Amino acid sequence: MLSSNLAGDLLYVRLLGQDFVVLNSEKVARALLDQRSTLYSDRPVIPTHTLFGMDFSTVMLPYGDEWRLHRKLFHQALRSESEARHREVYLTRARTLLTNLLDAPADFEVHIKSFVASNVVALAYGYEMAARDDPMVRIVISLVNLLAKALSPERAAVLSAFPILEKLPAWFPGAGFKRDAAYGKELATQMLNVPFNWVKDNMAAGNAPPSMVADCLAQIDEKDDYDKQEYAIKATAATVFIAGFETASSTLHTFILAMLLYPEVQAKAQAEIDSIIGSGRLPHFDDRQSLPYVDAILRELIRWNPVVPLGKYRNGIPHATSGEDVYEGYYIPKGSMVIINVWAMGRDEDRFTDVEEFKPERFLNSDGTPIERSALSDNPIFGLGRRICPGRFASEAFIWTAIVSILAAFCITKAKDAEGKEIDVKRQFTTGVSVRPVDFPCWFISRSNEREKMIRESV
Ligand code: HEM
Repeated sequence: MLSSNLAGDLLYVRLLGQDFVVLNSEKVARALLDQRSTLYSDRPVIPTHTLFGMDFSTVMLPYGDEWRLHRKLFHQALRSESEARHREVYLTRARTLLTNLLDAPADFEVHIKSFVASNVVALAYGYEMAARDDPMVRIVISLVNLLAKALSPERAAVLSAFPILEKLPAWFPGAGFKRDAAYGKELATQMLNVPFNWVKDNMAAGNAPPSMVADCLAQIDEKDDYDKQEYAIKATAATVFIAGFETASSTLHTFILAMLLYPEVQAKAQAEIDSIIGSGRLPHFDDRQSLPYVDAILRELIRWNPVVPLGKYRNGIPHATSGEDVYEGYYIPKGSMVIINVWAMGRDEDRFTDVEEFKPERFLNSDGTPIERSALSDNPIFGLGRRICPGRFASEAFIWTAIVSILAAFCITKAKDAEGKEIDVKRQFTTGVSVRPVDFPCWFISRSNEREKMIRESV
């Protein structure tokens, strides 16, 4: 029997023959996923991912040697100490984002996605994206869109419960997903190989820009199986896009919505930025320590509307238990799906008041200094335990760069209709396990001619 406290912190449900454990409290989640990580680091088998050729992805690998090799490669390329070497890339991409917002502000969502895509392909392959309709990025975005449409959690659950459905021919009514799956497999193969071969060709020609693939290929262990290592490098690089694109894009989209709905927060952040950078330059990384309010916005953003409310973007990829366990007298079966409910954690009323309001001040002392000492990358939004997001340092850094740059350059205001009336915008998000704001219009008004000139000159 659960104690009344624990009952709220940890829920158990059995559905279609599957055990689910939902962790609503950070304390309990850490006690299980961090402190008992050997038991809680597996992933459930999700048949739809295999059908779509996505089983190469680190996110889906079972807890074992192949996954360990992936994590070693991620650690080599994306650990916190190596984050600083990518900062110039993030800043350059942020300037392009600002230029795009100056030129075509109504397409802000497209510009945000390009910004994120350009950062993740730079990280993984050192690849410089074309300004529009880049052929490599087109492959990946087609796959990401196909997966978003096709891989619903309900479909995965039904296929797990009734595996016979996988055997239906593609022409069978309702089995159209098999056609999508075949196309998904084709795109996944291209995604694994096309950018990877581009890096190898450049390495052979001696002009490969620094990247995860180039670094890892250069460090291949000659004594170990070459093909195994090469395939792992290919798979981890392809995972970077799949895992990083939508999560980071939705976070930035949510930021724009928050600034629109909370103009007083926007104004306060802009006053802080102006007081630190003056009018003669644009912000850069060295300013971060001096901008606690901007940091508090980032913390509030992931609390207020986490883009991965149930622990992982798209379909909620939970942890799975690789053995049975007992926690505080509560039995957790082997093979349970364990879901980190970060939505509930951000609404913990022992820690937060007015939980539906966007209030960065909740993370600051009355003198404006930060209350939270823990790094943002430790936030459970990035997962917990051994499966914690390896892209957390990189994404935190490039998301911060975009936020501070946008705030320095623009006022985000409500758009007006033909009669000059403000168009109302509501806090509305897409439903499902992966969330982003429902499309809304807004205006980006340049805050200073001087900064506008600097932006144009910097690209
Ligand atoms: C706002 C941005 C991001 C958020 C909120 C986010 C969040 C997450 C979460 C919640 C998980 C699951 C962790 C767990 O199971 O405990 C995860 C896994 C993962 N993320 Fe991220 N992520 C972001 C960006 C990125 C980026 C940019 C990359 C790549 C550079 C990345 C790479 C990965 C990978 C490879 C995994 C699988 C780890 C494993 O299963 O061992 N993520 N992420």
